[in-house]
Amino acid sequence: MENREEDGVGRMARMEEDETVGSSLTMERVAAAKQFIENHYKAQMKHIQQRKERRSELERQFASLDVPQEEQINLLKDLERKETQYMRLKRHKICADDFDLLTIIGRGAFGEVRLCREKKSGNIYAMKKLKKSEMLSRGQVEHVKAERNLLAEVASHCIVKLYYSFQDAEYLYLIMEYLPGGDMMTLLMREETLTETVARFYIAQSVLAIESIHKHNYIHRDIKPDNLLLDKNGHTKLSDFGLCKPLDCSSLSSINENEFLDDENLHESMDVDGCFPEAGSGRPWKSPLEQLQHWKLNKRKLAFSTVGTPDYIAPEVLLKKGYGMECDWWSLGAIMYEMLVGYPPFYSDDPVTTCRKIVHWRNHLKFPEEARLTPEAKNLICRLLCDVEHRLGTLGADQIKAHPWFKDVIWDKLYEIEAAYKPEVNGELDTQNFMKFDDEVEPPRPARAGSGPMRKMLLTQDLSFVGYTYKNFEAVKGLHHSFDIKRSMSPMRSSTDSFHSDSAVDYSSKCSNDETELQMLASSEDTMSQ
Ligand SMILES: Nc1ncnc2c1ncn2[C@@H]1O[C@H](COP(=O)(O)OP(=O)(O)OP(=O)(O)O)[C@@H](O)[C@H]1O
Repeated sequence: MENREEDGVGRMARMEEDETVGSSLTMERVAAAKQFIENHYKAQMKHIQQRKERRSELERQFASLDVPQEEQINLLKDLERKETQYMRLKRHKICADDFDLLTIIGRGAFGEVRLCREKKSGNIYAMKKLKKSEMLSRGQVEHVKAERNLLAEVASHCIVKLYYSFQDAEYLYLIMEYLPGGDMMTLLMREETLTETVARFYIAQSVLAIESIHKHNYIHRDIKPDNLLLDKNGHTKLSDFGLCKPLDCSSLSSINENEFLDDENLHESMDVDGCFPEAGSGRPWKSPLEQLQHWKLNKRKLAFSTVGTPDYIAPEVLLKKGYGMECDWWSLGAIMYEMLVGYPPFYSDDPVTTCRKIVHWRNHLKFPEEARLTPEAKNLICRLLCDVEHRLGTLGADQIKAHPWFKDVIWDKLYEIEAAYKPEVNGELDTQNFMKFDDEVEPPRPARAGSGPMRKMLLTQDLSFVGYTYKNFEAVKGLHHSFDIKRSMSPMRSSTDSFHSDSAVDYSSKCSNDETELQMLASSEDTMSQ
């Protein structure tokens, strides 16, 4: 009897809990549906506008390039064909099954990157797959949306190109161009140090890449060698706009701002060359050579850890003081130092010590004798690794471009000249410039519905990512032009596009895959009614 009563009470409590979960979910679903409908109509208007713009752009080109009449007719027909294909593509519900999964080429904190082949077109892409539940539980939703927005908005040859983004119940997917040259971290591991001429090439291309995202009001915040990728010609492209390595110093054991500011012990124990004690060992110091070797051993490990490496993060970001675009120029200074010296300027065995050294950069920024940097190179590094007020780039990238170290750089030809190293790439499936990863089999998916907190989590998950879908006009292939008019035939952006910062995400300007998004909403409806 008692048991039966308890059962009854328990059941009542569960029903109440279910009702509360239900009503808050209903509110969230209504909000998401409202956003979805608004986005849908805005996207439709936008599509019509962009279509007009693509045509006007082509006609402008006809005039400026003096294209013969007959060719004009062919090109206009081509454009119309491409528009029709694009409309079809937009209606198609794209999903992971549209791709054959090939080699794993990267692993990050929240997922993996794989080479893949689109079944229908045979096109090769890089697929980045992020686990929704991980993004939610670690507060990365806004970051992941920012990444998708930036990639969708910024059409630049310095930025990795996004073709599609979509989602299913468990994952978010970004389908990007595959850059077969590997990443800068791998190149630096192979080369140890670069000559100033070679470093200048990569740093100059990185300046252009960073400038292109700043022009769209984005701050990368996590620029590091692993995020500088190389295309088949060896040209640099910036990637990974997730800003989401939670190097949030709160995640680094017990460190806090006071601890950062209390640098006395660390300062006292520094020697003149900027060497530092070896953590947990009997030996007090590492020579620059030892430091280089240690860095090489540790680098990969740090790159795959969930905390990530703090080596390139600006002090104002670590201190959460409020920061602007200048923080990306600091990171570039740290990368330049690493290229020329062999390890980053504030390297330590222990990330907390690295954070401290960054915050107290004045005491720790040293150039080892044997690195033999030119005075111009040292000067540029010092003008990047310094206080925001004195940092080059604070007034725009032109300040950096004008530095004497870049004296001979012809900025507007940088992506046309031969790269410092041309990667060896044999065919479109070649992954020799990437590390080898185990192809782990994923554990079976958990049941979808359930009740209580689990159900709430799954539904919130779906609603959090409404509007993630994107399809690039450039995903439509197969146009043949007798001259190079193709590039300018696909301007997805217009001067009327709104620019978004990572704090002000707006999905309205992108074409969303209506059916997929609707299904996400509908599936939460199904789950609710179960
Ligand atoms: N488009 C691409 N083409 C080729 N390789 C890529 C591409 N995108 C990513 N990679 C590889 O995958 C690695 C991890 O990618 P990315 O940094 O975007 O993932 P992430 O999960 O955000 O990583 P992180 O933990 O560094 O934030 C890169 O360092 C690079 O080697």
